[in-house]
Amino acid sequence: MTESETLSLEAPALPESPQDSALAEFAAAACRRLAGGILGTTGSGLRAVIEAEVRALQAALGDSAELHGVAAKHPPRFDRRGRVQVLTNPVMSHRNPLAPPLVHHHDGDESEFRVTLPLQYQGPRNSLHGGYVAVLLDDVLWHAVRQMAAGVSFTRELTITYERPVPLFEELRIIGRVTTIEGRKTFAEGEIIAGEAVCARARGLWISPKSSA
Ligand SMILES: CCCCCCCC/C=C\CCCCCCCC(=O)SCCNC(=O)CCNC(=O)[C@H](O)C(C)(C)COP(=O)(O)OP(=O)(O)OC[C@H]1O[C@@H](n2cnc3c(N)ncnc32)[C@H](O)[C@@H]1OP(=O)(O)O
Repeated sequence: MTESETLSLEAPALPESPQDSALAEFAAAACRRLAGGILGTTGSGLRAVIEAEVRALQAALGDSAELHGVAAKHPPRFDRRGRVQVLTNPVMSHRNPLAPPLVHHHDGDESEFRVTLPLQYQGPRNSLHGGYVAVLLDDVLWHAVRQMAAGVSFTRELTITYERPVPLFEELRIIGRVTTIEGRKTFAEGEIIAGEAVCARARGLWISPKSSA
C-alpha cells in the first residue's frame, strides 16, 4: 500500500483548523459579554464595553498567537453519515452565543448543569425569565433521558412548577433524573436549586420515535 493510499483511509480532516474553532468560541464569548454589557451599561460605559470587545476580537483575528494553547470545547465533528456537525444547542454549545455556557456533569441516572446567568436572561428584576427556566429544565432532563433510554427521545410533555424566582448572578444547580422507562416512553423530573432553595421543578415525558428505538 502506498503512502497516499494509507492517508486516504484515515479519517477525513475537519473543515477548519483548531485555531479557527478556538476563534469561533472566543467570538461567541465576546458576543455574550457584549450582550451583557449592552444591557448593563449606558453612555460612556457602554462605549467602553463595545470598544474592549472589538479590540479583543481584532487582536484574536489578526494574531492567532492570541489564542495559542486554547482548545475549542466544541469543535465541528463528523456525524455518523460523515456530515460536518456543529453543536448549535442554545443551552450547551460553547460556539452558540445564546448558550450561557454551563458546566455539565452526568452521574448514574442524573444529569446536572451548573451555571451563573447574566443579565440577558432576565425576566422579573434580577430573576430568570420563566421561558428560560423551562429551556434549562427541558435540556437537563433530556440529557438524563439520553443516558438511560435507547435511541434519541423527544420531549412530548413538560410541566414546570415555578416555586420562587430563579436568581441571576449566582450559581444555580439544574438537575434532571429519569424516574421510569416504559418501552419508548421515558419519564423524568428535576429542579433548579439556588443555594439550598428549590426555585423550580419539572416533570415530563420523552418519547423515542418508532424508527430510532
Ligand atoms: C437529536 C439528535 C441528537 C444527537 C445527540 C448529539 C448531542 C447533542 C447535544 C445536545 C442536543 C440537546 C437537545 C436537547 C433537546 C431537548 C429536548 C427537546 O426539546 S426535543 C424538541 C421538542 N419536542 C419535539 O419537537 C417533539 C414533537 N413531538 C413528536 O415528534 C412526537 O410527538 C413524538 C416523537 C414525541 C412522539 O411521537 P409518536 O408518534 O412516536 O408518539 P405516539 O405514538 O403518539 O405515543 C407513543 C406512546 O406514548 C403514549 N403517550 C403519548 N403522550 C403521552 C402522555 N402525555 N402520557 C402518557 N403516555 C403518552 C402514547 O399513548 C403511545 O403509547 P403506546 O405506544 O400506544 O402504548
